[in-house]
Amino acid sequence: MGSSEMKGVKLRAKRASGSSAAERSAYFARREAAKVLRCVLQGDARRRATASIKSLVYSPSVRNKKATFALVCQTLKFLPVLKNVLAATSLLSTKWKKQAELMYITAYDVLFGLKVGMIGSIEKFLISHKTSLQSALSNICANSQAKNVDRLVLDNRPHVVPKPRYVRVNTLKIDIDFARRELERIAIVKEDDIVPDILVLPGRSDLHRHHMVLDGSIFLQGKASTMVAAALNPKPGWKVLDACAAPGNKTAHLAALLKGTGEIIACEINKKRLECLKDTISRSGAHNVKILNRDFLDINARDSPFSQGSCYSFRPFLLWLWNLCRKTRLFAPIVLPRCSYHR
Ligand SMILES: C[S@@+](CC[C@H](N)C(=O)[O-])C[C@H]1O[C@@H](n2cnc3c(N)ncnc32)[C@H](O)[C@@H]1O
Repeated sequence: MGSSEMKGVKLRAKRASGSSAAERSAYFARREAAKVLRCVLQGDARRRATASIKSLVYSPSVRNKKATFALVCQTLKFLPVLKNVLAATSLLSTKWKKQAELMYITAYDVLFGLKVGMIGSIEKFLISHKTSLQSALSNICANSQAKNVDRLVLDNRPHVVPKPRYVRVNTLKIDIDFARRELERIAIVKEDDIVPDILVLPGRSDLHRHHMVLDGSIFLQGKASTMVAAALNPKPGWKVLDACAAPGNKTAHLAALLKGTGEIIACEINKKRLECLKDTISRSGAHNVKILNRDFLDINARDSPFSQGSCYSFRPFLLWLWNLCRKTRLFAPIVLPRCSYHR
């Protein structure tokens, strides 16, 4: 809403005779909520959200942030139902179509919101049709065999396909066929088409207490996380530095790919997370991981154990990157800089 439009809105609200402060505040909150809802729905339609609901609501132009936020969230929750109700009553005519978001917000308030007096033309229009809105809602409930509106809202939730559950088989302990047979007892299991040693299970499979997770035979790791060590593709005998290691999923993956050869230096700055890293490595059964509690940015590539007299085997670019990391401290989240070399 532009500033001149907003001025007009304020003027109309002031003119509304006998309106209380609460009514005026609710009137503005509905308009501010409609503006936010429009941004959210446009972002959804383009599959590219410009901002979160919170950041839209917390913009300085929104005055009644709490009420606006609540209205947007509630209207979004009820939106599929509200759309059906408005369609059944044919109230979203061309005249109001341009203000569809305000119609949704106001319809929510008329049907489910706080029972305070309402000012505004859209409000008056919808209140005058309140009985038909309510009977449309009852009919929709009856036709969907929903015993109440809450059930109807649940049934109308957009269908969200849960993300699959990815499992990395720790080949230091078991092989992929064994893991597959074990997991097929509880779910349908597929092999991943990109990353080796990864099994894919349905999204709702809860494996957190599974004995193979507890004993480190398998790791519950997101697919993106499993790609890092696979992309590095270390050859047996490599020495690899995992710069930011805890909780250690990629360190353990590296250890599996190195098949017990070579060495991994796992750096972790945070003492608490270091314990978690130690636990992961101990569960993984890897014996070639040296865990260091230190800031990897303070590491000098020429010092032992990082150099082992072979720092000149680092390619010049890596040495330059390494020094840049140390000087600028900009690269703390870098995982696995490839400071590995062939023996
Ligand atoms: C996103 S986690 C790493 C996840 C890990 N690579 C894995 O796959 O399980 C980032 C970790 O890096 C650590 N960290 C951040 N800056 C660091 C630094 N300069 N030196 C060492 N560790 C650092 C953090 O404490 C944190 O535990």
